[in-house]
Amino acid sequence: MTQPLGRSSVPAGSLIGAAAPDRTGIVHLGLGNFHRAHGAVYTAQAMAAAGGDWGIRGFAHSSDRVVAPMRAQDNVYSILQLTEGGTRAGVVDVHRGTGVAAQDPEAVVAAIADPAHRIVSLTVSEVGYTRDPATGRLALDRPDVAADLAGGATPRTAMGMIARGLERRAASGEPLAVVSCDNLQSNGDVTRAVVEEFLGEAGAGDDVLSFVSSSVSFPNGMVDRIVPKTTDEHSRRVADLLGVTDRCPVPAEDFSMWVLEDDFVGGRPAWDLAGVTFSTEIEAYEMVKLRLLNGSHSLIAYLGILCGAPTIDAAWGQDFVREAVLGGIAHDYLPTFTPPTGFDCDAYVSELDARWRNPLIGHATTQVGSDGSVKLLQRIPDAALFHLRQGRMPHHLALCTAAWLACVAPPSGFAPDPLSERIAEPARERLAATVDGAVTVHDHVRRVMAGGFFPEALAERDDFTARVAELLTTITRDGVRAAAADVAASR
Ligand SMILES: NC(=O)c1ccc[n+]([C@@H]2O[C@H](COP(=O)([O-])OP(=O)(O)OC[C@H]3O[C@@H](n4cnc5c(N)ncnc54)[C@H](O)[C@@H]3O)[C@@H](O)[C@H]2O)c1
Ligand SMILES: O=P(O)(O)OC[C@@H](O)[C@@H](O)[C@H](O)[C@H](O)CO
Repeated sequence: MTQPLGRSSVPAGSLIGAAAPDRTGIVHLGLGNFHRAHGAVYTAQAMAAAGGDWGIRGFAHSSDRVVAPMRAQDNVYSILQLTEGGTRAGVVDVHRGTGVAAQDPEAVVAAIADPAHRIVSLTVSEVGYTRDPATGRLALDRPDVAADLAGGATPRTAMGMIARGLERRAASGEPLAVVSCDNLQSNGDVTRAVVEEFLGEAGAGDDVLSFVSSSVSFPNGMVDRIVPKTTDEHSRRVADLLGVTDRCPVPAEDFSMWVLEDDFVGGRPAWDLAGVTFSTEIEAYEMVKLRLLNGSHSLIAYLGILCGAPTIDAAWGQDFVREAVLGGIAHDYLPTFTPPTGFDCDAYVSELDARWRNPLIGHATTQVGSDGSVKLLQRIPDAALFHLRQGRMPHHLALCTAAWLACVAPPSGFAPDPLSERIAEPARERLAATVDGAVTVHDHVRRVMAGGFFPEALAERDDFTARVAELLTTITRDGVRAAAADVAASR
């Protein structure tokens, strides 16, 4: 029998970084696995290096799946580092108070307004920014956004909670940084734009708008660590390694990277002493990460799902997937950006191969493939338009779009692998309504492109629509390998 993990039963020598003091300096929205293996770990290590009142008050959005077990064990949990050279476990103890935003939105608004808090960090997923896919602006027609704009004190969306919290904080005038740790291009700028738009639409006064513009910063950043979902096997491994029962461990790879703009107006932990890179070249780092890793990840996931591969390493083990992804990196992604000064893209890509191959990670293709209607916006349109405007077809990006549609909005008569039913896709019903009655695969794709799922500039490109339709036809008629072979032959 192992004893339950708690603050009094942290195994000797297992603490990662330092335990936080009781005072909290950070509010985190989106208390899920990624934050617990990334921002929380850097914060524990920064406090070990330089101290500080940087305890974290964490809120999950709507479910108590993580919060309930964390509370039962004093908000302490373990990280299980899954490396082929030997799995290790360590304990993180930096959360001082956890809650569920949907159950108590007022607590979130009050925490953001509290002058003791100097940073709000976010891992609310791409969906949490409540943006219109075609315009990138706040989605005013979404019922939850409209309700938050009308509803005042008890917002339901993350952006509404931040806006209402800042509105209240304006009275104290205390500076605050809102740092997005989600996979969005210019994630800080996007957050500022959406929050300011919310405040404008909600009729916030000039005093509030001027406080947000002068005393709230939204640093941009690039985050990178592969963190899959937790399974019972992870808890068993922790029990073996640490001799305690952890009901909510976080599995993660060894690799971890965080690059930030140093714009924390209320101060910050000594993250620089914990391995965070502070840089003025964030956009370039974001391009590297969002295109080479995340864009390729989506392609691996959808090709994998269509051939019945449940995990990223299983998909990556298929020659046709590897060839399509490496071709996509070389032909469709690398030419679209200039890497940060001195950054070795070849080394990053080699490392990606090792990371995707790691059989211990067990990253579900359906997890990576979820929310494609929102995630692909970061991964396809800008890179595709870069090539289309130069008269070149980005075949791999068209393949990724076709494979996504084959999984979540298949043309009539085509049944994708049953794995595809496990993809969480918020636009599934809207996609189904859009393609209902389509007479050909080309008509099917044309309706999606014209249906507000992609920015207008890409939707207007009939050549891209036609190429996606060709590849979707091949997937439905001859299979996904044939579509990948067509792409390999076309470049
Ligand atoms: N897991 C990774 O490998 C990884 C790596 C880099 C970046 N990220 C970023 O972190 C995000 C979360 O990943 P995770 O692995 O922690 O997932 P998770 O499922 O463990 O947690 C997701 C969190 O997002 C919140 N959330 C979900 N939908 C929301 C919404 N509509 N509004 C507000 N909050 C919402 C949930 O409460 C939950 O706390 C990703 O979407 C991505 O942007 C993840
Ligand atoms: O987290 P998402 O949902 O934005 O995308 C899924 C994966 O591509 C992503 O989580 C990667 O594992 C991660 O971005 C690696 O740093």
